[in-house]
Amino acid sequence: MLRIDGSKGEGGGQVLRTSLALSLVTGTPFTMTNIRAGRAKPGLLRQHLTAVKAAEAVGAAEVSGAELGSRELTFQPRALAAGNYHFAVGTAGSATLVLQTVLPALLAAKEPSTLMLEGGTHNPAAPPFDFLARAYLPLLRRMGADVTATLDRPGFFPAGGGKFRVDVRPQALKPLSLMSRGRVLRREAKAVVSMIPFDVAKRELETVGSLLELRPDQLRPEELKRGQGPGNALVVEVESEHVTEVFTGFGERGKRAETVAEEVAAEVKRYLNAEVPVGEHLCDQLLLLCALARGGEFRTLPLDGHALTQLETMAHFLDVKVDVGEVDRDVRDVVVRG
Ligand SMILES: Nc1ncnc2c1ncn2[C@@H]1O[C@H](COP(=O)(O)OP(=O)(O)OP(=O)(O)O)[C@@H](O)[C@H]1O
Repeated sequence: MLRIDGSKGEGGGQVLRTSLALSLVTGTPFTMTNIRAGRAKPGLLRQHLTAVKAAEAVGAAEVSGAELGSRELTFQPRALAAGNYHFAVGTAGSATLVLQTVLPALLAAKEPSTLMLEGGTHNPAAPPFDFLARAYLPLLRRMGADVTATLDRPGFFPAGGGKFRVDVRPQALKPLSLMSRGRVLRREAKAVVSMIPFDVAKRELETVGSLLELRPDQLRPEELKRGQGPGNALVVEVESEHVTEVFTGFGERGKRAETVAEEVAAEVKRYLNAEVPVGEHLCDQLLLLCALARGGEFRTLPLDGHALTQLETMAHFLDVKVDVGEVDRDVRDVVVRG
């Protein structure tokens, strides 16, 4: 039985989710200790427990330690089962992260699957639905996978209540090559508010528009009528010839709309200035997809803690070689070989 120390690297939920995903795909059982030891509230929170339960269902797995607050888990998959699944986090915990836990396994299953996911769809420190639908899934489709996602309703922290559907047709993944971004074709900023003043959206767009030199027709305020509680997200989409990237900031109580906009604009500028196709968040998520495809190469920003943790966690389950070459101070070339 593989033994994994969950406090390694970031010491967060990613070590657990990546381990579950790769355990399912490879059929390798594991025990994890020190789950999320690097976080203020360690152990399994609702989102992580839902990911464990989802993986248990998809892999007909034998599991012990699957309880709220648990810091130790044993997971032994038996057989992958496609199907119609419904996974509800029950809080505003990220439902997109639950999806990413089981998606590799469902791509490797024999039959198509349909998933209904409920929880947070626009969470800080997790892939927002817009990123999933317009950055992550298009690349996954380019790698040969047939996966589509449809948002039913958004869910923000702290109320949750978001819902989306995902259809998966199993395919073997092909290696991806994404070494250049090409020309930037379109830039757009969308500010969404739910049950908070519309003015917040306008102020965010005004600031992000001036910092990124966007025209008025590239700024889209959106007020949700059926919002599931208060929430605000500022989403900047950059569509280039070879890739689309999505950057997101979240409003919080006590945080000025202008600050939310400045932070997102800084992230977008860093990406644009480095002239790379793959941003920081996409990087750690693409690493796993390339490892599953047994190959791939992409140009990105210097690897952050999540990407380094991803490399360390993947190495427990897969015999892939990953080279990270420094092109210049802000640019790295990642090559994955199976
Ligand atoms: N704005 C964003 N856009 C896209 N992806 C994001 C964004 N912010 C974070 N992510 C991704 O979400 C994942 C978060 O991993 P992390 O280990 O922090 O998990 P977590 O479960 O949210 O946190 P915790 O450690 O509290 O459990 C990473 O893959 C990261 O790239």
